[in-house]
Amino acid sequence: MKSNIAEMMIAPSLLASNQSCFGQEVERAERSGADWLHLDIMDGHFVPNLSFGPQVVKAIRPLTNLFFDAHLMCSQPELLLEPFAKAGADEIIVHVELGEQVQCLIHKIKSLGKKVGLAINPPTAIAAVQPFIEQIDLLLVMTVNPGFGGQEFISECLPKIQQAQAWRREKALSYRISVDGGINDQTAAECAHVGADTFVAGTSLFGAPSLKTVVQKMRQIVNENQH
Ligand SMILES: O=C(CO)[C@@H](O)[C@H](O)COP(=O)(O)O
Repeated sequence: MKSNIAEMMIAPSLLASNQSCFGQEVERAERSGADWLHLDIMDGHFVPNLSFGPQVVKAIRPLTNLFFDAHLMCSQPELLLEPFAKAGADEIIVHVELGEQVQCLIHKIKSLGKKVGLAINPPTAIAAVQPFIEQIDLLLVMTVNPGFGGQEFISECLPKIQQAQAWRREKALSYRISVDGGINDQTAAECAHVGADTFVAGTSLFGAPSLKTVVQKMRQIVNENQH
């Protein structure tokens, strides 16, 4: 590992898999050499789409040792923290846009023994996450407006990654900087260049003929662009 650079994680997003056979897709993700599995949880209110719930997570948990990164795009995440923790999530990510609830949610996730992630949407200023950076394990910089896979990467989000990296270095913190939305080889390289170390990708990974080949290629390209 290069000095001062967090180990890279590649996290295929299950949302983009063939949902008629989640079990096989999870096993395919593990065989590809990916590090994590990203679980997009949508409630039809915080975002205008629905995905899947804790029952699905519980059903796939015994099939893999991949780290489960559960991203709650939900207006009332407090109702879901315990169900997702019990179902086998390793990390639970909530949105900074929830405002006053955020501190309480962070405490609750920690009390459940899970890693804490905080997500930020493209229109939200990076200053919103600053009060929490000493308490989190991961910052998820959304590089599309959440709700749907297959959208185009918003490059205006790159300065947020750069700021998160600057804070991490200045304060000697160790939170991961994850990017999510429109991530492919090229956009992963751009994000790695400014400090991202964790790469969530749906369409570019699950949509490829060989998941293993694209995971290997993304790993190589990120490695060449981290500094
Ligand atoms: O959270 C989300 C969407 O809300 C993402 O995880 C996407 O599902 C990533 O999909 P691609 O943009 O890579 O297709």
